[in-house]
Amino acid sequence: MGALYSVAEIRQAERAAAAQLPPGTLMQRAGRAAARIALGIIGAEPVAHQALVLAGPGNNGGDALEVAASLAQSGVGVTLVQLGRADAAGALNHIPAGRQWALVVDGLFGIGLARPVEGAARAMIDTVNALACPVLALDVPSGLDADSGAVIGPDGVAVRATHTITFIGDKPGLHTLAGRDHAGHVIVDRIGIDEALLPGASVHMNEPAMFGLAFAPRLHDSHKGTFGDVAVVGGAHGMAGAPILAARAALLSGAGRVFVASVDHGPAFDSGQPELMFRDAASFNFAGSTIVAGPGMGDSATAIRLLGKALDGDNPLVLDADAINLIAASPDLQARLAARTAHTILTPHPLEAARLLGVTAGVVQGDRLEAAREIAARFDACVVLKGSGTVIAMADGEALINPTGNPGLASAGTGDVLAGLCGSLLAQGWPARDAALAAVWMHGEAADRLVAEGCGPIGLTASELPAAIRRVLNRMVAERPKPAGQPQS
Ligand SMILES: NC(=O)C1=CN([C@@H]2O[C@H](COP(=O)(O)OP(=O)(O)OC[C@H]3O[C@@H](n4cnc5c(N)ncnc54)[C@H](O)[C@@H]3O)[C@@H](O)[C@H]2O)[C@@H](O)CC1
Ligand SMILES: Nc1ncnc2c1ncn2[C@@H]1O[C@H](COP(=O)(O)OP(=O)(O)O)[C@@H](O)[C@H]1O
Ligand SMILES: [K+]
Repeated sequence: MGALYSVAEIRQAERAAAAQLPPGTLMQRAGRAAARIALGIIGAEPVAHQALVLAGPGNNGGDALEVAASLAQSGVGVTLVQLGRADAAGALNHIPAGRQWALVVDGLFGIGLARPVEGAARAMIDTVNALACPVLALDVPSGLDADSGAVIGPDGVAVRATHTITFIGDKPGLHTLAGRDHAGHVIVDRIGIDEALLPGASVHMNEPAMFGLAFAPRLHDSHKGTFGDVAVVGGAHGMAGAPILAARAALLSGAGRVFVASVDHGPAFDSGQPELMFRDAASFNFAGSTIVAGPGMGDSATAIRLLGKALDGDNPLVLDADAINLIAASPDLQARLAARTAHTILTPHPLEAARLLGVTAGVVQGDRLEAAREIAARFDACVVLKGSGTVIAMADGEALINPTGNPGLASAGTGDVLAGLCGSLLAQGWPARDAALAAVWMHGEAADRLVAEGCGPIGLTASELPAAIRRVLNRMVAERPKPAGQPQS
């Protein structure tokens, strides 16, 4: 379910399958499957329509030729453009200007793309990206790295498809970094390859089935102590809002009691959420609390001392923002983090992850899966590497890519909300893995719902998220899957 495969794994399965089949079989199947999707996009009365099919020099181009033939058989008018092959019978080597297309089929490059796209292919991609019609990419949008989701090359280009039909198995690069912008709606077609030829996947899409069993209905016989305490440590001078956002998220996602433990003299109360309790972090007794350290924490001596205390304790712990930066700057804090045995979640954005690893943000983004796994293994913790297609990685190498969320989340404070939500689920007894997966999924889903209601993506604020997360959470608890053996209602 939701398995994602690297290019190397796909190639291996493809070779094994091809060895048992007459030559060209897989390409024919890929072409026919893609033509079916193309006809579905074009809609009724294909005869009235013109499709532009772009074919590159390799097997992706071979798939495109199969699509062109299938579409023509169905009565669609097909204009075939073959890269560098003006001599091919009936094919052009440039996109004719001024035409209206019902659909463009992108078969320039697939998983064999080896270097940045330049010259005629680049010009074609620029032309396609300026068109308003639907674009169906074959296997991978041309120009995109199917493993990482990066557009290949420092100044590279890639097709922006509305749909991608991807063959044999789904690929991580379609779902993270630039992948979501370029792949559009992803359809997976196994082209008849036996699942047994694929290895057991170590990367999956994050979906409710991955964490849904952790949702529990509330018993009548419960009290606020049942649902845990969360203490958010942060709020240095000028950054008092960050821990409040985290604390509100923790409260509205069900934590029993929520404290803001300020490293500087913080506010006395939050008039928008008077249920929150404010304390001076230096004198606060953290016993029994799940700690969310980092939002607006700063880098003062008090912040460093409190962070060390949190790392050494056995409270469940979420490390965000400044807490991550302080750890990145201190081998001593790193050793204390690695030595922890209690549940720990780190929620770095790419630059924070880069500081932890001692590399640039570009290196992290060049292989988000690897970066998240490396941090998880190094610190024996659950890692949430944020951004479009957030990666969640565990110390044992398991990794997931999250499909929810949208650019409305690209504004200050939304990360604080996510950290508070992670802490809340930990405080309610969830293990780190399930808490991180559910928090990331619900945080994105809440943002998607706000956008559907017209509250974004432009102008969506972090303050609006906690109430939207509460709606998502209560719905998920109501619709939760029951463990096997219990009646599903
Ligand atoms: N081999 C098979 O049995 C199957 C292959 N399939 C398709 O084949 C694709 C992989 O085919 P290939 O391995 O031929 O790879 P591609 O077709 O993705 O591209 C490789 C070709 O492009 C050239 N190339 C790479 N980067 C370039 C660049 N930046 N500028 C110009 N030329 C460049 C290479 O020299 C080579 O000729 C898959 O993505 C999929 O679409 C599917 O039909 C499934 C079956
Ligand atoms: N373009 C985007 N698409 C989806 N999610 C995004 C996007 N940009 C940011 N996010 C999400 O928004 C949150 C931002 O967190 P962060 O960078 O820590 O911001 P802050 O520290 O200001 O709260 C993360 O959950 C991240 O995954
Ligand atoms: K392609």
